[in-house]
Amino acid sequence: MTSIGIYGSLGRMGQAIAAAAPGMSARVAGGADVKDDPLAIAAAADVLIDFSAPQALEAHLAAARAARKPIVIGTTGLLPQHHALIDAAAREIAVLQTGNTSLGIGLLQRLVREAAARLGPDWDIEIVEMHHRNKADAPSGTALMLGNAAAAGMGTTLAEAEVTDRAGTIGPRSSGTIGLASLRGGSVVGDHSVVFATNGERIELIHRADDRAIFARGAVKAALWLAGKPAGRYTMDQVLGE
Ligand SMILES: NC(=O)C1=CN([C@@H]2O[C@H](COP(=O)(O)OP(=O)(O)OC[C@H]3O[C@@H](n4cnc5c(N)ncnc54)[C@H](OP(=O)(O)O)[C@@H]3O)[C@@H](O)[C@H]2O)C=CC1
Ligand SMILES: O=C(O)C1=N[C@H](C(=O)O)C[C@H](O)C1
Repeated sequence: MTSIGIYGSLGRMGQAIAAAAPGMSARVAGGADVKDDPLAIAAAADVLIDFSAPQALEAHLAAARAARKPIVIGTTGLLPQHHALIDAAAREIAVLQTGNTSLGIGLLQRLVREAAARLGPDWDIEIVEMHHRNKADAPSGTALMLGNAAAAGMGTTLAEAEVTDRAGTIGPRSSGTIGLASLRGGSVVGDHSVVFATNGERIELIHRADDRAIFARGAVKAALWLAGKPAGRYTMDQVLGE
């Protein structure tokens, strides 16, 4: 049975992963005595899963490298310096980073990319996400993934196209941009809508997560897939079979 070490084990996702693991031929490594010790968690596990916070990533990656254990990173709000750390770690160990471990978002990314490519520049693209009141980062990691997919379909990058701050006298919408809007409230697990709008018609692609168990099962699936893989940076698409 594969033993999984969880970083962020007492959080919402950490608890959901611990609940999902036994039904998927996995067990959670370590006990309460190692919960604050990244190295002890890494030493006790076959594979690691991190759903914590960006500021903890460096220590968690260092522990994974020291123990030579693969790691799935679900933490969002990552900055370019965090991706540089992940790239460096992936030269020594297997690393899979994703802003969403659900099955549905993998498919939605492909649909968004294709729609953006086929519809062309007369269609405006807006992404709306809503999450629970305690979410730390905005836009969500998933909204950024969907934005990247839309930008790829448009033949550009999200860095070039994104608009996240609309307020005041903003004037007409610039063609070729991708708007991202974040709503926060209540206990919403995770809703994402991608709106394609042109004169007189509109297409909306929507994913709603009702239960964190979908993310937890995807994370455990990714961890079982990653265990034993050689060093490298892997994607959720690879886990789901392209
Ligand atoms: N990829 C995906 O599919 C999903 C990703 N996420 C992302 O996962 C992350 C966690 O989400 P969620 O479980 O809801 O958040 P929670 O706030 O419920 O849990 C975060 C956990 O991380 C720990 N933590 C926070 N800061 C640190 C730190 N500096 N060092 C060590 N541990 C720390 C917390 O411990 P303590 O309370 O003791 O500080 C807590 O146990 C977020 O980035 C979220 O966006 C969430 C859902 C799905
Ligand atoms: O913080 C959350 O809760 C979630 N975070 C991820 C994100 O930022 O996209 C995934 C999911 O939507 C829930």
